[in-house]
Amino acid sequence: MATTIPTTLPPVASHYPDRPQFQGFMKPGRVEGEVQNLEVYGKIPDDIDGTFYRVMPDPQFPPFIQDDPWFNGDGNISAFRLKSGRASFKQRYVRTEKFTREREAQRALLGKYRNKYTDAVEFKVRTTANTNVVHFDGKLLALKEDAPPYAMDPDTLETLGLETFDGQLPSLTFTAHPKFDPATGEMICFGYEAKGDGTPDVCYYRVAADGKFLETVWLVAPVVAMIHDFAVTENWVVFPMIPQVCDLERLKQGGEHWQWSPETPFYVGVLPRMGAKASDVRWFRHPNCFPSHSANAYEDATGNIVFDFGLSEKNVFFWWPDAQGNSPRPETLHSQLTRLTVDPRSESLELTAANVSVLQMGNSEFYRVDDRFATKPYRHVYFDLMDPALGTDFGAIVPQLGGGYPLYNSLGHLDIETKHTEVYFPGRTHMVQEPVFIPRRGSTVEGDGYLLALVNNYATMSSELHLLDTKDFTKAQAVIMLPLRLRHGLHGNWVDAAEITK
Ligand SMILES: C=Cc1ccc(O)c(OC)c1
Ligand SMILES: [Fe+2]
Repeated sequence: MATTIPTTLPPVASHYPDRPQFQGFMKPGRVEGEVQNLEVYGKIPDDIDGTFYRVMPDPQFPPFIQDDPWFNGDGNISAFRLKSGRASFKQRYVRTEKFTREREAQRALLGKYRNKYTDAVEFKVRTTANTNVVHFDGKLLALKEDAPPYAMDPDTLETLGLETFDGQLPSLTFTAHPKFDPATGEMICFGYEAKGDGTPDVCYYRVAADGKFLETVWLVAPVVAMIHDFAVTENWVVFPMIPQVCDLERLKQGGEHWQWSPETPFYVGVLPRMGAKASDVRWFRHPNCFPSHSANAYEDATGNIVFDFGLSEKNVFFWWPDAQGNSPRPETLHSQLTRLTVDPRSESLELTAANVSVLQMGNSEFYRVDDRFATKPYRHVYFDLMDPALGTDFGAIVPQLGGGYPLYNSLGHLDIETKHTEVYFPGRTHMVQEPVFIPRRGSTVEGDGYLLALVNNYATMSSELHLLDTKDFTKAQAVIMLPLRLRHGLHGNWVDAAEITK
């Protein structure tokens, strides 16, 4: 790519900023390469044959924005291949336009998180592709909600390029949390700020398993706010809006993309999943709060939408304060697995305490289900949990923590039917990242299988994979050692070997 680098560029340091989000466990690792035959303590069951893909923000160069939030690093994809009781590891950066041009220039060129007015050069697409990685139609898609996906080869992790679905993609943006219909493989997606920064337009689209676009519906949201995750049932889609709002004028003045808005309600958009018109969308309103990740959603016998997700009273993205600069202290944040029940035909658009119930009281995040039950009635949910009573050695961890969030010391499993929670505690100097569920080969029973999660060990300052059998949740079947430290990441998915070869 031919790049013209202006002669005057903002100065950059030759090391990362002395800020928590760049230090300790959060010091960028920037490794590309592979390690065969990772050390295994315990046993990886023989029936496991597939790859766990995940992504972390991992800034290739020190930024010229001193307090850049950790959400703004280049997407670096890890692939853990588990087969015949062995594990191997590969890692490669997504070759985004940003990554490639910065590599060529040998320095940071991109400015603030989602603010193009702060860039040192003009980018066509400025995404970092750092939030999720999914497998679709034979490719990996590296996702961030500000741009189209980047496609990658699932085996080599080579970047194939920006994915426009042969020109069918109608939106400038693509969610980091597409949903998949377990029966048909259909991918259900949306983009917000879909006509560019500061636009209230939301573009909803469904893509058949073979990559053909089935329908597109353009909506207008009541505010320009973050729609990070969403939910799908057999007949409905649900758009929870985080009351973090965007203002184009603030962007032009070099400000933050997001500002916490205590006066904005928690809007919940509800749209028929198939055959909707723009005017069919209904924006329900609930008093201000912070919806985090979705667990699952379905319709009950009366046709109500049942939507399970994390809910916090306070602003989880504390690094984007309100207009007065107020933010909660991170250690006071508490998200709970919450059930919102909405009658999509109700006359009133007001949601009250009667629509909401807490499913799990603990401080939790990164909910996962047995994806064969996505969009359907389900019973089992897995998540990261923070329970200080479990015995974490905070004195050892805190100096190396880097940023203070997210901070979960255990994995939980809630049986929604019995209301019982089981907990796996990985160790006193450990914190967990998002788990993935792996079905047991040959079993169709919901939740029968394994849970796999990347774990940060602050005593060794390296990473480990912990593998649990859901029949024996409280102990690890295998602990797989990595000879390096992988920074805190966001999301990933398990891809069975049979899916890759088909
Ligand atoms: C958890 C969410 C989240 C939301 C927006 C982002 O840009 C992001 O980047 C890593 C992460
Ligand atoms: Fe997310």
